[in-house]
Amino acid sequence: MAHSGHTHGGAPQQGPQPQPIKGVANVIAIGSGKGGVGKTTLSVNLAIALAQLGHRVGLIDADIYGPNVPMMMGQTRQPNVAPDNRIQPLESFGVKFISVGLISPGDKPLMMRGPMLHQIIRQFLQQVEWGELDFLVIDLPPGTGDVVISLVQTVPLTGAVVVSTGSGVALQDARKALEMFHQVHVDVLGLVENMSQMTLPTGEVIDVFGAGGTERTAREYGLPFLGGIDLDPQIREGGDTGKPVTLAGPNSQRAKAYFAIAQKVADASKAIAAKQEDVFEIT
Ligand SMILES: Nc1ncnc2c1ncn2[C@@H]1O[C@H](COP(=O)(O)OP(=O)(O)OP(=O)(O)O)[C@@H](O)[C@H]1O
Repeated sequence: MAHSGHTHGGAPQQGPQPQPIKGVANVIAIGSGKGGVGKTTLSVNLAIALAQLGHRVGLIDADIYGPNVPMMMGQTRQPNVAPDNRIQPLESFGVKFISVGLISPGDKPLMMRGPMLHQIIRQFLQQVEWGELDFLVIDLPPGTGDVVISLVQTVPLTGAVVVSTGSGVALQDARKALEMFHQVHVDVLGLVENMSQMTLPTGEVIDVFGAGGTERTAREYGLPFLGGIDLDPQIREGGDTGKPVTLAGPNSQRAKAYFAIAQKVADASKAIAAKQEDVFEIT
């Protein structure tokens, strides 16, 4: 494959180039167009599944509007900050994590303007003692906006995962998220459909939000469909009690779908890394 320059491709960038975080191999952003579709639930369960598959994993909660990662990871204490301003991430279930919710715990909203937000995103990436990580998963706020811009200006992303329900309105907003990642030259590793269908205690399966819509959208965009997650009260309970369902391991029926998605994300990241190595060898 011919390659003319020394960049990773994409449009020429202005200002400082994003710098990789030392020791961190892959940075994966989890986005959605619409709020409340299960982005945080996916981020947390994906991080735990990757850790259970033997990877070293970190998780950044950058959802400034609803920083729910600490509750779902079962720890809400403030992180320790060393005298040299390095921040110690919290750790649950083998996953290191940090959250905007830990800066302003409790019920107060975190109200921030662009520059402060940019500063926090940079701190979370560069000032936290992540150590060696195979994956750093980032739970984005819903929608399109400042956090993503700060992120792509600070570090090169391996790729993004977009989560949606199958409903028309959620998919309409998911398309905007896909367009946003395209504009900032972030590869979308694939789409996930959350709350696809529900199995009643009688065994009857009902379609709640229009199962199949996300897969059709993925096909429309020529992107991989990474899988669907059932609407399942135990998944909600796992989040609310700080015991996500993936803790039950890859053989658990209700965690299976998360593990399959984690494996696909790991495989896609590996393929991207191999492609980049090729480029470096040629240039
Ligand atoms: N598959 C599922 N089955 C049952 N409940 C779910 C499922 N996925 C998410 N939920 C629940 O739906 C609610 C919203 O999920 P979550 O907080 O993950 O959404 P979100 O997209 O991150 O929201 P936002 O970004 O707007 O804060 C939570 O109570 C969560 O426990």
